[in-house]
Amino acid sequence: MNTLEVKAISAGYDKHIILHEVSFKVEPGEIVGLIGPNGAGKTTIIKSILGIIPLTHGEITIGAVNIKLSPQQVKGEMAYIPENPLLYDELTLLEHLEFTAMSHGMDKKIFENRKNYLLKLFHLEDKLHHFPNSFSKGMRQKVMIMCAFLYDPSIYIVDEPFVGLDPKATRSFTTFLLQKKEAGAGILMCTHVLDAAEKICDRFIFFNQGKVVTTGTLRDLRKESNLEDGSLNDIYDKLVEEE
Ligand SMILES: Nc1ncnc2c1ncn2[C@@H]1O[C@H](COP(=O)(O)OP(=O)(O)OP(=O)(O)O)[C@@H](O)[C@H]1O
Repeated sequence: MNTLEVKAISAGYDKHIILHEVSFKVEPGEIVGLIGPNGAGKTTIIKSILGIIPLTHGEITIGAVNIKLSPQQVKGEMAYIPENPLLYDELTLLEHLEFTAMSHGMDKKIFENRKNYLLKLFHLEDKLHHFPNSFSKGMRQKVMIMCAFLYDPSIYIVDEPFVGLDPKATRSFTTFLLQKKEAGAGILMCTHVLDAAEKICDRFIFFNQGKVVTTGTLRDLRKESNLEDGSLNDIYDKLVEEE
């Protein structure tokens, strides 16, 4: 498993720079919460990591590999779970899973076992041959999550996972994420649901106006904010909103 390293990146849209020399790391075996107000630039960071928008400064690496120089090589190292599910209308649920397994060169037996486990976990066994246009938003989200959990990337990028899933699916999702973390994956999670983030994340990056405000564990941030028993919400209000 490899470290994701964002090194002094600047990026934006056309000539408008949104990210200003942003640096942080996600180490193997940790869940890092990327937290910030609307418009702070969190999605822009995700797009930079996924190689969707070009960097005007800095670089992003996974292990020793620069994502810009070897985009194919890093593809198998990353899984992205977006806030808004993107599925192929013409592929069934089974075909989505098979397509993911094929593009990551998965062993057939491992694929079968994981597929069956995930279908049961997310209660979608009876939808295997259905097309996404008959799925609810939560069901579509579950398909994306199942695709991401099929294989073993070094890094998971998860955008707003606590919105749209029912309580049982949220629990299953959290359990699986913790298993992946135990297995050594690094997870970068963008969310506005701070009480959930407080429970699941090992470390936080507070982000505002295209810059890292501060980073640390809950303990570090409590110290920094002088809120000894403060919740992540309290600390965020003090360190970010007061800027
Ligand atoms: N495609 C685009 N073209 C031009 N500007 C954009 C584009 N996408 C985002 N922006 C601008 O970039 C800034 C950061 O947006 P971004 O979507 O990264 O914020 P965010 O932190 O993800 O916000 P939210 O929490 O609302 O999802 C905003 O000022 C936004 O207007």
